[in-house]
Amino acid sequence: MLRVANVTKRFGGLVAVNDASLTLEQGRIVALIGPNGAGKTTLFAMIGGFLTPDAGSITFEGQEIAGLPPHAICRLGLTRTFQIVQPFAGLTVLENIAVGAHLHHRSRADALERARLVAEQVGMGRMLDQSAQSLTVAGRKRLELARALATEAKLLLLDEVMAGLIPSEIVEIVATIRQIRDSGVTILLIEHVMQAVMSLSEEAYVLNQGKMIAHGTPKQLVADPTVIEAYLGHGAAERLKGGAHA
Ligand SMILES: Nc1ncnc2c1ncn2[C@@H]1O[C@H](COP(=O)(O)OP(=O)(O)OP(=O)(O)O)[C@@H](O)[C@H]1O
Repeated sequence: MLRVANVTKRFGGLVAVNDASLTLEQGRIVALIGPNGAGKTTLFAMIGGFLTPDAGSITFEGQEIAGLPPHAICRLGLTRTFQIVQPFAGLTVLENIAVGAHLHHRSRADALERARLVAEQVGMGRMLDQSAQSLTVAGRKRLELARALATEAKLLLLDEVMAGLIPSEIVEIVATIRQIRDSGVTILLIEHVMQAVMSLSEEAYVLNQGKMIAHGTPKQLVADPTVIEAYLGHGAAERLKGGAHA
């Protein structure tokens, strides 16, 4: 469904993403993990059309999308969410979701109808008339998810939808994400909450200092010395092994 091949992005002298590749099959939930500053958000920005890669190719359902503007990519069925959620403060929950629905629905009535369906899907059915401004962090995260889904996305890129949530809210949003996948939407997610990565994703890619350093099941990756060292520093895998023997 999505193929990122040898993509590079430089900011001045800094290589934020360095020759990174990944492939995503339809119907999967795949995680993109890595320490702070690894280049995850930059990679998402390139896939979503918010940044143009300096090198490499990105194809979505066989079509080259690198360098296309976000609205064109969104129209093809690929939508991203943002780490920092900014709802339209003066609008209700329903109206906010309808903004996403307007991508494919010209009439307000159709957009609102689509928004209602999506709100139910993400568990916001009872908050439709509430002001978006009054939502809690968890509510805002759900709203962000709903707005993206309302665009009729086939592939959703979720950027840290669990950041700032308490454990019970994480359990709820994990269930919602699983339901979204079961409804036919493929998901690529950036996530620091490892418990969620472990329970949600069938495979994960690890980015470190711009380079894709590992790919496998989450279980394989947490035992991979290269991954452990990326998070905890050089020699950490060996030290942990020593600790385990002690
Ligand atoms: N617009 C920009 N201009 C200059 N440098 C940038 C820009 N955006 C990101 N960077 C730098 O690129 C590197 C990768 O940042 P990025 O935000 O992609 O990492 P990340 O893996 O998403 O990090 P986090 O987990 O902390 O969100 C960092 O060193 C960051 O400071």
